Amino acid sequence: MAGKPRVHELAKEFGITSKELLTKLRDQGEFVKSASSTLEAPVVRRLRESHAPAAGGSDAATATPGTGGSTAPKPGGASKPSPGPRPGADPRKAAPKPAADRPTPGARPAAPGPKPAADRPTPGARPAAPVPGPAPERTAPSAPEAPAASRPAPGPRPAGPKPGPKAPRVGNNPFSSGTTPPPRPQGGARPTPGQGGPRPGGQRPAPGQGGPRPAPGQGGPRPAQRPGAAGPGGPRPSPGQMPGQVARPAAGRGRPGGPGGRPGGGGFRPGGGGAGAPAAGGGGFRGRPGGGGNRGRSGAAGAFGRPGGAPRRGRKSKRQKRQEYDSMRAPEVGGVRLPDGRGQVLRLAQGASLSDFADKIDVNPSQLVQALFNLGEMVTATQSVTPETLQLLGEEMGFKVQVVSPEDEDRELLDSFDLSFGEDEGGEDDLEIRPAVVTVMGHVDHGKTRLLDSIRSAKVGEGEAGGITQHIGAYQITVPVDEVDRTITFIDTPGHEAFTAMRARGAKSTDIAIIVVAADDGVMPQTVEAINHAQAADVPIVVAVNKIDKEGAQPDKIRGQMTEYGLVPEEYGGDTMFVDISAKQGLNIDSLLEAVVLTADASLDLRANPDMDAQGVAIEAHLDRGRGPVATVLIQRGTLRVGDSIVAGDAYGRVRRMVDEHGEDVEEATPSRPVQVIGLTSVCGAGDTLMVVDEDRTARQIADKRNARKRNALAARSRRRISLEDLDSHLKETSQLNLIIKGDNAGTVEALEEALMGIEIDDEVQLRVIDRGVGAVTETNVNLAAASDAVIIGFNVRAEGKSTELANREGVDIRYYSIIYQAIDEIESALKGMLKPIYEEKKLGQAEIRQLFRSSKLGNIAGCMVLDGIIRRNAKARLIRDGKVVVEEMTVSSLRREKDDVTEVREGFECGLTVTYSDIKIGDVIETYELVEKPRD
Ligand SMILES: Nc1nc2c(ncn2[C@@H]2O[C@H](COP(=O)(O)OP(=O)(O)OP(=O)(O)O)[C@@H](O)[C@H]2O)c(=O)[nH]1
Repeated sequence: MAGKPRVHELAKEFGITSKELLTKLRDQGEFVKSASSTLEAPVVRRLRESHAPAAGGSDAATATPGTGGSTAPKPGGASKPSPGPRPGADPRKAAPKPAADRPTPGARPAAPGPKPAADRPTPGARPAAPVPGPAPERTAPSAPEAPAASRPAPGPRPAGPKPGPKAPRVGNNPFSSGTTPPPRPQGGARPTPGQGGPRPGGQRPAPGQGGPRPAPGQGGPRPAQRPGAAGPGGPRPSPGQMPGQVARPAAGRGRPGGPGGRPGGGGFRPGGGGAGAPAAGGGGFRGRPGGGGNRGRSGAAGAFGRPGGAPRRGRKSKRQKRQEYDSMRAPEVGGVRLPDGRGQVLRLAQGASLSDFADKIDVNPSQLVQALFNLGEMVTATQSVTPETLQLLGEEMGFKVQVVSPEDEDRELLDSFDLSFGEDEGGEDDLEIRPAVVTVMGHVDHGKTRLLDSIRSAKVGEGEAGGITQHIGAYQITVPVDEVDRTITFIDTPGHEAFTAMRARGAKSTDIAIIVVAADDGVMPQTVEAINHAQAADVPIVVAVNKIDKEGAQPDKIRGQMTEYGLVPEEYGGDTMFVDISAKQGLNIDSLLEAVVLTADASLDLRANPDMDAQGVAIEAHLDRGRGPVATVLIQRGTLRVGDSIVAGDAYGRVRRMVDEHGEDVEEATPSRPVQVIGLTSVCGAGDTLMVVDEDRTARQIADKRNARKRNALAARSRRRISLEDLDSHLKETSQLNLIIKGDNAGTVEALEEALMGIEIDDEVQLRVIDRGVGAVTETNVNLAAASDAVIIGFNVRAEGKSTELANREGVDIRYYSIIYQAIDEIESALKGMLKPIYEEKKLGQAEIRQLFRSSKLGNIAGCMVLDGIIRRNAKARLIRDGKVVVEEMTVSSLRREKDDVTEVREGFECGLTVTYSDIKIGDVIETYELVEKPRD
């Protein structure tokens, strides 16, 4: 049969049942599940060799079956080598010689002992007759003994000892296998012969065979080869060696004995045994040994435990052996046998799929899918999986999986184009001072927006041409400090969410953070978060104590509070500048700006090389109906010019136009300059890096690769993994809230998604963002929501056209927000509402059974005294007898006071009741309780 044959096919070929073959294979240590399992070539070869005899004549001798068959008792039997062995019984019968057989194990040894050589030669002889002593019991058990026996024998030849080791199950072990193949079956056979001979019945083929053929086969045919003949291996000591080796693995498994022991019997075992035996026999016995004769290469042969014999077809290449060995020690992950990583390091991109993983380790992806399924996660081969999953799966197989961060990956990508991002070209001399870039952060309603407006309008007030009319996400102003006009760039999208989203993508766009704290409110949770984010990014902080115009403003209290977070005011001896301002009244704004400049001067080296291809970061991007994709970019180094080929994240294009915050066209933008760039072919994301490249083609190629990567990463991120710590729970039903996020610009959408995915919820509930985008809520969005039971979140956008109507019709929930925290709060509550309720038990009362009445209608009625609390009809109850709970989860099915049905009876009163359990006794206590839903925190 072509390809990998299945167990049942081979069984048919050998004329035995699948079950028998399965047993045999398992005995040999092969990993086979069922009759339809496929078998690897080496195993098949081995099997065929062992069965060949039957068919083929020559070796037949060796081979039990055929020969034996004929000769011996039952041919049929022959085929089943294994049986043969088992036949242990037979052996006995064979009593006479059989005995010998059984003892085989021992026998052999014995035999050897005596005169190995001699024995061997004569398989038949060998039979152990001598040995018999050992025990007829053919089996494994004997194994142990066998060895012992062997040893003795060995005495003569080293081999003896080996025997012990040789475990029969050479099965997968390549090393042993070498040996094995022949040995097993054949081995068995051979040995058998001799024995077999003895056994008349040889009932079992094995024996029989052996018996009969002993002479024939082996000797005849190829003495040398097989043990038997070779046995004689006597001659060659090498055998002995091999054994040793072989032995080890196999040996381990008690089987050995078997083999050795039962010569013929060991149909299979035999094999194994054979193997072992040989060893033991020091080749002496075992036929293999004979091989010895042949093998000139005894050395090597020995090394692999394989009989010296000529390199028969069964011989395996080192590679095969290695593979077999590998497969034998391959880890089993969730029931699937996978390659052993042996600590090898694997690099996988974030968002990689099982298919990517499988490619790297050269296995079929479906194996990984199955393994992961068994480990508790259901994913398809092409679906992205989280880094944790990849690592866990890798660990199970012995691989060290390194999930390459997007930054590293991007660096590698740019490297491949001979590009790099983030470094100024040239030396110190090429660097020029650039303005500080500032982000305003703080708690909600503390005045961030108002402050940014104030700064902007202050400039308008100063009569700048046109004022700052455009809201492009960032603007620059100038402020005189020490009589020198200093420029500051403000990122005009307040909030640390966006700041963090950008930072998470490796875009350090901010040099200084202004943290706004309302003097009448104090340090609040988001103030602390803002501080943490700034400090984590190593960004110096200037504190704006706002709303000092308000009554109740306590600027000093704010200073005190802020010291707890490591921000010690200069006036207290620290190095953080605090400025009291009123954004509303425009008070001290200049002082604040001055503090920013001074802080920058004191702690930062703000320089960049303007003479290189521009690099920067996109602060926000959106799709403009008239102008197409528009991105506000903050140039970080180099100079961006109209006509440059650019790539920004996964968008690319050529700068067609640049506009500043005044709505004026600019031809070039230098470091720290924010400009709106028009000319990209798609909307990039906030925080995406922008860089100028030589040609459009390069830009497109980089963008395409990033695009593919982003899709994978998004897919992985949008699904929350079921906890792998809790492997059992994977199939448990999970609740999932699907969301579609639409926002007015990419930065907001991303920040919102980031924040939502950060909501801490139980693994019981999953939050999944199935789609996201910039712009109004469209009918497509509604349709998708309807199809996937999703809620649509519109942030600063509304539904367009007939979307609302469609949503109403389809029952799709569209929620609009303009404050990010409000959206997060609501979603969080929704998720908590979805959690399955937690119930806790509330005890109601206890009643003791004082009397029992029997009613043909109601069964046992308990006359009780309520000891404490109340007993309520239909309440849950448990039965306590002698202080032990006898039954849980009963129900009080009826309750009476005097002759009346009542709903409850209080402490100190008697009552009659029935419960949903009949075996109640006087003295039992019935405790009632109810389950109360516990609110989640
Ligand atoms: N009295 C007084 N009110 C102020 C001052 N600054 C801001 N406010 C008011 O405080 C409220 C919130 O100000 P915003 O600038 O919207 O606060 P925010 O921090 O941007 O709030 P979010 O955008 O919701 O995070 C508004 O009503 C402002 O008018 C100030 O200096 N004095």
